[in-house]
Amino acid sequence: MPDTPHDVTASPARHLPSLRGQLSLVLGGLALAILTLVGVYLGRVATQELYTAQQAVVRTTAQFAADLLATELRDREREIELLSVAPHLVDGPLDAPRVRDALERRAALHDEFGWLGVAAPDGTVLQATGGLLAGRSVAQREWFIAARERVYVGDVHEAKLLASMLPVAPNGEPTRFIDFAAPIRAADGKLLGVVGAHAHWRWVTGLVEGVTRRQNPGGGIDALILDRDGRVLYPEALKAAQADGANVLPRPASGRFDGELDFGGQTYLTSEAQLQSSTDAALGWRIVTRQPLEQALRPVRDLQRELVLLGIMAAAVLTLAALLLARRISRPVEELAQIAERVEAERRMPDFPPDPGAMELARLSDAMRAMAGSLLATEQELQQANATLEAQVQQRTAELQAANAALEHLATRDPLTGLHNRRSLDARLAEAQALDRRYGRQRARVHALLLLDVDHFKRINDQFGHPTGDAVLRQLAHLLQASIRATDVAARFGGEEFAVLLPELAGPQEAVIAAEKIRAAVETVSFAQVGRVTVSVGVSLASVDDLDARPLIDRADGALYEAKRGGRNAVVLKLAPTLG
Ligand SMILES: Nc1nc2c(ncn2[C@@H]2O[C@H](COP(=O)(O)OP(=O)(O)OP(=O)(O)O)[C@@H](O)[C@H]2O)c(=O)[nH]1
Repeated sequence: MPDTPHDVTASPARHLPSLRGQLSLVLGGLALAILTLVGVYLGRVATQELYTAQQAVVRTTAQFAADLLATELRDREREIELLSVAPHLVDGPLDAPRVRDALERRAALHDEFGWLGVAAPDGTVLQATGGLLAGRSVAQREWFIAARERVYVGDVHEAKLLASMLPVAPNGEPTRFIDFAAPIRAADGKLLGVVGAHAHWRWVTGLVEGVTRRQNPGGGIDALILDRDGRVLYPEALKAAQADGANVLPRPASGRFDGELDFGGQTYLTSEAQLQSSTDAALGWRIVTRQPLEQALRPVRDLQRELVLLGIMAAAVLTLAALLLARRISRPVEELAQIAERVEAERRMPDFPPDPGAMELARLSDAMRAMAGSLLATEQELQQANATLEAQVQQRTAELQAANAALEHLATRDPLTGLHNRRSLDARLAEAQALDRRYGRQRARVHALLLLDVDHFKRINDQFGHPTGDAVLRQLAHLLQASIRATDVAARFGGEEFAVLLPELAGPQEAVIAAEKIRAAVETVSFAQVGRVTVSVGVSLASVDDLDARPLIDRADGALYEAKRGGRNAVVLKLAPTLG
């Protein structure tokens, strides 16, 4: 297990969004999405409802205005018709003062009449309100011509003869009239004259405006009056623009103003109603009502704006609530995470929060406590096992090293004398030769080999027995080891024969001196039971021409042979031919 605590700052968890942020985002986003959807849905439904309702209002307004106007016009028409059959007119004379009184009374009752008068059959005005046009001829006027035959209602027109006699309208518009006229006939049907009335156009437009105001107190709906040819009679501004050649009216495909239509780039909800007339004098007017679509649907837009505001507020409140909730959830989780980090860093059981705040968190806390306890216990067991294992490994290693050393000893040492055995000597000789060969002839140092053989050893065996012979060999080995340097290698070459490797010599003389030293030491020592023992020594130096150790051994062996042949207890040097 690692000793250093887990590096939490490098954990990928640090790059993830926090639970708090995610919860707030999801809940806030959800609230906004739901309220936006509800807003859009309600907006659609409300738009449809309001559209239908406003269309109905526009339609009703047109119908009301048309009905009211038709009724009012018919009433004025009847008024004049009744006047034409009034006894004081029929009985005449038409220029009597009481006729004028009757006209004045009518005009006082109906202030929409700008002028009321009676004309003789030839067109001369006999009586008139305010005495206006009295004595003047109206013989060429349309209303007079028509009313000689029948009751007449005439289309709107600008005042001609009366224009200069009547006060100008406050808004500066020219004085306009619609004419009502009826023939005055005697009982036998003879035409006695014509009664005529000019009703102010502003009375007509006032009636229409009154209806639009009443029907739509909030404003926004306006009404147009079109004549039978589709020309604008009212309002004045549109009439003037049309007169100037502007294209002020849309041309609906159905021929009727209904639904959404475009007036000069702006979309309106529209409707129209025909003025119904029960008399022959039908004017053929149409009342067109319209309301800008944008204005008609404004309440929906307002509602949608309020819903969006409400949605944003609800999203903000929910986000805040989610933030608080997430904090409530994430704080104990963060505490548990810190506890887990402490367990890892300090390797001891920390205090867990007593009340994590929720059942699931309490379970998590319990599970973490149990896990931490079990982890720490396992870790302790592991540490103990580790310590035991390390001690065992150390012991085993020591035993192994000892066994290896013993093996090494067995492999390289002669069991009788404890000196290097033949195999070990061969390895040392090969090493020494490799070293000499590496430096070649420039090398000042050279190694030598001494071969020693006990003189007449057979006799010792024969005379004292084999165990005594062994003891002699052991003592000789001891003596040999004591006579050479620590860097020299003494080995049992075989039987009663020994070898000594002398490395790093300056020349053959040093080898001869070392051999002589050994020989002399053996000669002077008394061997147990046996007494005096001598050795013969063959000496040779390694040559760079030697391919392996064999020639060196052979030369030393040859020298030993010569030492034996020369009488034993002697040292003989034999060098390689190049050196010799
Ligand atoms: N006790 C004992 N004797 C050994 C051992 N190895 C060899 N020998 C004896 O050593 C004797 C060697 O005899 P030889 O080779 O004839 O030579 P020598 O008697 O020493 O005579 P020279 O070498 O000619 O002086 C033999 O009798 C071997 O049996 C050993 O490990 N222990």
